[in-house]
Amino acid sequence: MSNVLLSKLSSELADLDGQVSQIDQQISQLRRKKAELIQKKQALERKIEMKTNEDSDVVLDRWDQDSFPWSDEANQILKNKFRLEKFRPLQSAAINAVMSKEDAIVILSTGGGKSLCYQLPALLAKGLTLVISPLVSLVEDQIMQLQKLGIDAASLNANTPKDEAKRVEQAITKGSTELRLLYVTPEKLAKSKRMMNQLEKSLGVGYLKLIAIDEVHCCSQWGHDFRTDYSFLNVLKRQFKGVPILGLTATATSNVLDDVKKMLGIPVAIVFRAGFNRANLNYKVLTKPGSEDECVEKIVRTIKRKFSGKTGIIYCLSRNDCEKLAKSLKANGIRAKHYHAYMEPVDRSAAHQKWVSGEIQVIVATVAFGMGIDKPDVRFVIHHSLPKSIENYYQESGRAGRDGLPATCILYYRMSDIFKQSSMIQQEQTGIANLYNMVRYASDTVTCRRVKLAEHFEEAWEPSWCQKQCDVCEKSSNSPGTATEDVSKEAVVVINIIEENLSSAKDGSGRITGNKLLDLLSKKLKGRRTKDFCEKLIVHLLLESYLQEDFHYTVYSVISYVVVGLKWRVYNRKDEIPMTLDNTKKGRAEENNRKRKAAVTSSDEEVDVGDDDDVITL
Ligand SMILES: Nc1ncnc2c1ncn2[C@@H]1O[C@H](COP(=O)(O)OP(=O)(O)OP(=O)(O)O)[C@@H](O)[C@H]1O
Repeated sequence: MSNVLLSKLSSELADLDGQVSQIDQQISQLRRKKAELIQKKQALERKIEMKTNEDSDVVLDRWDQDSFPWSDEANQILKNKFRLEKFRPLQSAAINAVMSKEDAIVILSTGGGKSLCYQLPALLAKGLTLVISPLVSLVEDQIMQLQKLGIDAASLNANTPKDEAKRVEQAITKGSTELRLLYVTPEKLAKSKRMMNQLEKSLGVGYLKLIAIDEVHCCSQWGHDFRTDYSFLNVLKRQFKGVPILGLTATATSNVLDDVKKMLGIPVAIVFRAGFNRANLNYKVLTKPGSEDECVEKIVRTIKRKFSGKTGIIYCLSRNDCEKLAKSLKANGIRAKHYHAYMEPVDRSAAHQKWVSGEIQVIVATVAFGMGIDKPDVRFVIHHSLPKSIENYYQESGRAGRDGLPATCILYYRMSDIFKQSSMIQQEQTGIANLYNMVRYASDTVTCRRVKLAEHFEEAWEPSWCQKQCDVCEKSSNSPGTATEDVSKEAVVVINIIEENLSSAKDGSGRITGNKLLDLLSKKLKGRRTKDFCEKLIVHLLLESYLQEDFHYTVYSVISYVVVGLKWRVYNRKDEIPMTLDNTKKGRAEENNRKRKAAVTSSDEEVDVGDDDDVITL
């Protein structure tokens, strides 16, 4: 290549670098502007939510006071009964609101201390608090804790011994006992007319004081976790007039919130919402290795190097995955145990207890290991597979660091997991939309993880507030930047592969799965594009609706095929299809050099070099 040509190309490259960095600046300006607008929008929404023209801070201040008639007693109960020093954010405001007979909804992150918002008023109001909670195991845990504190609490469910059921029935209808909290599942309420009658009697004798609904987002059809039994709860406000309702959840977007209020008939409920951010959590998304053996190797290495002797949770998609991974960890000298819904209840409970006591270091679980996990010192949560929604991810990863000390949340992501998950959730009302939002989070390698979470939870957020506590921000100071490429030509190749396969077999057997598509595409683009690029491209086209999934049902399973999407049908072949890549080719080479040097020169900073974008510096 001549010097003239070389210098011409170099100057073109410099020019393009300049343009890219200008765009980066514009993006960060727009992000700042967006954050400002979201903040304004939130302030307005909260005014509307609170039916007032005051700012949410003003309303919160009003409720978060020490001057209510019950304030001294509330503080005493906090210290003497619950043995806690002071209220956490929102707790005292929520307690004051329900004690003033207002309906309220508390949105407080996992581990934020929602239970106290109804347990303390239960003692203060000297009557009965009905707690509606979705899981019997969770209820049993809470009752055990309360009884240890000398608080009379009970539950009514299918397993309740007859004597106890009789005692509870008498207590709630006569109102002359010390029973303060009665836990029931929504199913129990929906099915038992007798129970509803007794509660009416309880109201008649002035004993029923408060109704608390845990995991209240399950009322909403638009939430990630709609449960039909929650639909029955719409009768509560009508049937128990004058009894305040307190809804509690860790996650609710404004749509879900509106739906919940409407469904429960509490349109003017005061909403107390804490920020989504868990400052002590470090979020990382790492490329999941293609082979399971490699994946296990990586997890073992990470646990041994970074979390030696520290407690953790690994979430897997299936019981089979849990059992296999737990076995492999044990074979590698890590004290691990599996946990899933198909285990005998005694075995499940034993696994949980051993993990709580520290006998087991790592619990390898499905989502059955969920609500009510209250171990404060979990130092890491690893997702071996893609969760089904951002809400799920937020809650599951949120089980790390409940003590407020630093903890790490690692998500292993690769395209093939999308199809495993989508086949499982395709029949849920907003299942695919929720999953694709999760994929947007996982596959985005250029946006701060907290910015993505904030966008999802409709909160304002500045990347700089992350304090480099996510893989993207950590990387950004020395990263080669972003590049947007037009991938329309490659998209044509993808569509051709799908159509050629389909037309080659008239009986419809030419449909292809996402993984097969990836294989064929990598072969077609060999030498020009990496497999990693092909994977990113398929995911991009799926998220942008140029492709879509098509589900087929067999006796044993649901299969996801990838077909041409709606957007491709109206696509003008001259338009560009832009796709953002996390760095340029040149940049990648520099980045790899940097990593190699760092690995050689720094002996105490552990750098674990795997795939290009699979670096973990904890
Ligand atoms: N004011 C407080 N001071 C100190 N610790 C508290 C306080 N309030 C609650 N806690 C503790 O915080 C932990 C989490 O509380 P809780 O179980 O109520 O959380 P949660 O918000 O219901 O979480 P999840 O969404 O996971 O159910 C418990 O161990 C509880 O004892």
